[in-house]
Amino acid sequence: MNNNFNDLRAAVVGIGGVGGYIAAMLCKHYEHITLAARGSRKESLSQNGISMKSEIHGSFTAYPEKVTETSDIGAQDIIFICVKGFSVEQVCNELKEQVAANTIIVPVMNGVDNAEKIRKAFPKNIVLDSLIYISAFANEDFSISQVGTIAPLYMGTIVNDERHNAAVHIVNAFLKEAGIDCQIPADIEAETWNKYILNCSQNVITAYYDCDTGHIRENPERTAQFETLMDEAWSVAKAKNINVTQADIDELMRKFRYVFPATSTTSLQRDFHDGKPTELDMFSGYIIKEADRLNVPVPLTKELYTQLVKRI
Ligand SMILES: NC(=O)C1=CN([C@@H]2O[C@H](COP(=O)(O)OP(=O)(O)OC[C@H]3O[C@@H](n4cnc5c(N)ncnc54)[C@H](OP(=O)(O)O)[C@@H]3O)[C@@H](O)[C@H]2O)C=CC1
Ligand SMILES: CC(C)(CO)C(=O)C(=O)O
Repeated sequence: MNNNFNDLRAAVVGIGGVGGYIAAMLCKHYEHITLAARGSRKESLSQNGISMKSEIHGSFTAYPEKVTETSDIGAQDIIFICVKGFSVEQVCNELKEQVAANTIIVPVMNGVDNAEKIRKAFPKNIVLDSLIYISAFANEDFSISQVGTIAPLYMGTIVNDERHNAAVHIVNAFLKEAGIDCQIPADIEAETWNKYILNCSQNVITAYYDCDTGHIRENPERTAQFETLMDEAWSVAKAKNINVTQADIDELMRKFRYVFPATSTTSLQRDFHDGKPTELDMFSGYIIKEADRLNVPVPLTKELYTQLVKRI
């Protein structure tokens, strides 16, 4: 691995909301950035560059070194995978011939088993663990919008060895130098589950009622369901010995009650609303699978999952 960041070669796979944000920031700062996209998105990005309207970083257009399909990105030092959960297997297949022995792979996605799936596909590579708190989306014209005043990316490794820990620090510095708020938490597994518990409650309840956070909050019955979903996902985390504490859950509840804007929606709600493929299986589906394996009751998660599946 070359430690001169200007010489590093990095690719972003999946130029939607999250990948688009990371790609725009990297392209603005570094020379050797490849974007993996397909169809008309690929054509537009190669002709026009990547445009972003960000409430943190302002509006700008930046230009990647190369825009190509995932199966053609070539040798890279770092690959960021920013697709929806249901695309991970396909992306891994497309990357098979592209990943070199020293390539570091960083999924930046929701969910708790994507890094594991990627580790299985690339057992010799360093695959880091990460998550991002952001609200970002790709527009019809393939430009990216990022809303809100913060977008922290948490990164770490559940594989605790020297190689992995060194890689965390390199990728962290690489992202920070490009202006991305990258932080290394003490326990990345707990941090990932923390957000996942929020996704398994807030995303699911907003999708179920097809409404924003304000409409859950102002309704005591829906708020109680939100809390039950949180408790069920937390029970699964505890059964898996993940260190999510009562204080973490209280903090999620505080954010839900007082911090998230009333108009905030979730990715699952938007995907259901728009009739797009969803990450329901990555949220409730995985919780149910693990709950059944570990004998943890999750009745509300199962009920809402069953109802939501009928809408697909
Ligand atoms: N958006 C957000 O604000 C947040 C999202 N997340 C999480 O981040 C992850 C990514 O979400 P998000 O960015 O919203 O997703 P999007 O749907 O906006 O973007 C995913 C992109 O991946 C592309 N893609 C899929 N398969 C391939 C492939 N084989 N090769 C190249 N490109 C591919 C899609 O392209 P195409 O259009 O061609 O299908 C699409 O542009 C998810 O896990 C999500 O839950 C987490 C926090 C917030
Ligand atoms: C914004 C947030 C945190 C909502 O739970 C999210 O991750 C999503 O929409 O997928």
